[in-house]
Amino acid sequence: MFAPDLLKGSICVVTGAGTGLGRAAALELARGGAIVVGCGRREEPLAETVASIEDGGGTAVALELDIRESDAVNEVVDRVLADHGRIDTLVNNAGGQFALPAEYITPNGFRTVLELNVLGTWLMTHAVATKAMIPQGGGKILNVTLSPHDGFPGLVHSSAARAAVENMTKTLSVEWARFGIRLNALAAGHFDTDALATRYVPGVKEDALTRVPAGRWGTVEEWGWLVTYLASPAGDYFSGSVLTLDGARDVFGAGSYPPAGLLEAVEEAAIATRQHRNDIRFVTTGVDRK
Ligand SMILES: CCCCC/C=C/C(=O)SCCNC(=O)CCNC(=O)[C@H](O)C(C)(C)COP(=O)(O)OP(=O)(O)OC[C@H]1O[C@@H](n2cnc3c(N)ncnc32)[C@H](O)[C@@H]1OP(=O)(O)O
Ligand SMILES: NC(=O)C1=CN([C@@H]2O[C@H](COP(=O)(O)OP(=O)(O)OC[C@H]3O[C@@H](n4cnc5c(N)ncnc54)[C@H](OP(=O)(O)O)[C@@H]3O)[C@@H](O)[C@H]2O)C=CC1
Repeated sequence: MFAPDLLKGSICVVTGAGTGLGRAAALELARGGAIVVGCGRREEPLAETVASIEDGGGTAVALELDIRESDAVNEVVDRVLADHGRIDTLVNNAGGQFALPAEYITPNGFRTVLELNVLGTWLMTHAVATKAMIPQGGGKILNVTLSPHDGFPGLVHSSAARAAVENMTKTLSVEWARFGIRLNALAAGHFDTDALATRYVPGVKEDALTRVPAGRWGTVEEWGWLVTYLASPAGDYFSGSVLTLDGARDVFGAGSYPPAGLLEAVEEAAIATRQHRNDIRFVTTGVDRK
């Protein structure tokens, strides 16, 4: 899609680069000539991303990291600076949640989603800004969030978390303009990634598609193009914006809740075995972790 030397020599850190949208962003950035540092908790998917990039003639390295761990975040940023000397773009892509009616979400479940999406994004942002971008005189930070914006029934924790991230993005775009740091949030609509297919109960995914006026899932390639455009010089004047890529999902709005059959399925599983928490987890993700 882009000229092969668009990002030549640029150092781009992508969290969650082993799968889905993060992987697609990493591949496209590398096609543009960037050196990609892919982070995530699991070694195997990161290694696959690195291998794909290298097969295509690009350069990438993988660093294992849990973005919720402050010490580990600092170590990874120090390592990138020791190896590459600077960080031009940080893509805070790692994130996620589970879909569940709000009344079933436990305090720890809510905290978990907030910690991953808000605290993790903050720790990465702060470490990269203070260690790399402020000393080097600038850089770009792209924070992945969610569409629809005006309430996302079934995802109250993540909806709140992503609103926090978008506000953080706007606040820092003003505070850190004096350092040449540009921050934007990229709100994803519904993209056909493995996570969406496997971590949500069948029916939830299909219901989501009925709320997309464009009538189709976004492709991961389309996501990679947006990230790469913003990382390139063409994106230099963007800062403090929320760019929504969603086939008009946001305009369509939250809609009614719950989708037909969801509450009944949750109740049925919970009552049948009297093991509320695990069975709710099973119903909502299709992954039985008892
Ligand atoms: C509806 C369509 C959505 C479309 C828009 C969004 C799309 C996407 O974002 S695509 C997918 C992105 N990837 C994911 O969402 C990853 C899938 N989710 C997860 O991996 C996890 O849910 C997690 C990362 C959010 C949390 O995992 P983990 O840190 O391993 O959590 P714990 O097992 O330690 O549990 C902590 C706490 O949270 C409760 N909990 C976790 N998962 C569920 C669940 N599926 N259902 C209900 N509750 C869950 C868990 O019970 C714990 O609370 P307590 O039991 O009170 O201790
Ligand atoms: N697909 C979609 O339609 C939408 C996606 N999004 C958001 O886009 C982003 C990417 O989504 P998608 O690719 O679909 O989903 P994935 O679940 O495939 O991607 C999430 C990535 O984040 C990594 N990750 C999760 N927790 C941590 C952690 N604590 N530390 C470091 N890395 C972590 C995961 O790797 P590992 O487990 O190895 O750590 C994984 O590679 C997420 O923030 C998601 O919520 C938003 C709206 C819609």
